[in-house]
Amino acid sequence: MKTNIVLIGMTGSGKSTIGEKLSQQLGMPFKDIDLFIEHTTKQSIPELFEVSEAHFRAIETKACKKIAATENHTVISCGGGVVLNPENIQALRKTGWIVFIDRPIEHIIKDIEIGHRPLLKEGKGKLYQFHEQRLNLYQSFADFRVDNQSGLEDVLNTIKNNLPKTITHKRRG
Ligand SMILES: Nc1ncnc2c1ncn2[C@@H]1O[C@H](COP(=O)(O)OP(=O)(O)O)[C@@H](O)[C@H]1O
Ligand SMILES: O=C(O)C1=C[C@@H](OP(=O)(O)O)[C@@H](O)[C@H](O)C1
Ligand SMILES: [Mg+2]
Repeated sequence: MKTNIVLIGMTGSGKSTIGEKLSQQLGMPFKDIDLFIEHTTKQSIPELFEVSEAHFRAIETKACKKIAATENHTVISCGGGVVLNPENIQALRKTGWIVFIDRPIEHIIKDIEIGHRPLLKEGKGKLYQFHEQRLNLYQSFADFRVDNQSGLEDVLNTIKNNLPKTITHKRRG
């Protein structure tokens, strides 16, 4: 059953920040897939990318499958590239409601930290390329899309006001 809330969207769109706040507000556990990967491999995301992007992606897929299969009533924040492998989404959507956090690139460019984001080390301009490659994927995999254009509180309220019954049921009962 779909009891998890799974946040997807561009790098810097707010998935980790929103996921943590949402989990606090809903009283649900929180799992950030990147943090889970860093914890289980005992290596940072940049260190994993230093081996190769393919190395990181293989670990990411294992993490998605594991988290999707073991978590319930959990808020899960994905990395921006989770949509690149359909296996990841296939696994996550079995147990989760997929929410696309849609934030304008111009907003992301203004505040994204590139230090722990190896794909942006050549510059933030890469964001435009990723957006072009990934926008359709985010849209097609999402059960729900939320605009992150104004404030984080608006985003949190919109998600909370649209939760499917499979997620609200246990919380209330
Ligand atoms: N609506 C917003 N208003 C202000 N800052 C935002 C908003 N959405 C995201 N941010 C900021 O953008 C940055 C990137 O957010 P983060 O949660 O790390 O994104 P992601 O996990 O999607 O890469 C953070 O500094 C976060 O506070
Ligand atoms: O967009 C991407 O491909 C990536 C996004 C990152 O997560 P955030 O979306 O939290 O930045 C992280 O998974 C890795 O650096 C790759
Ligand atoms: Mg994140």
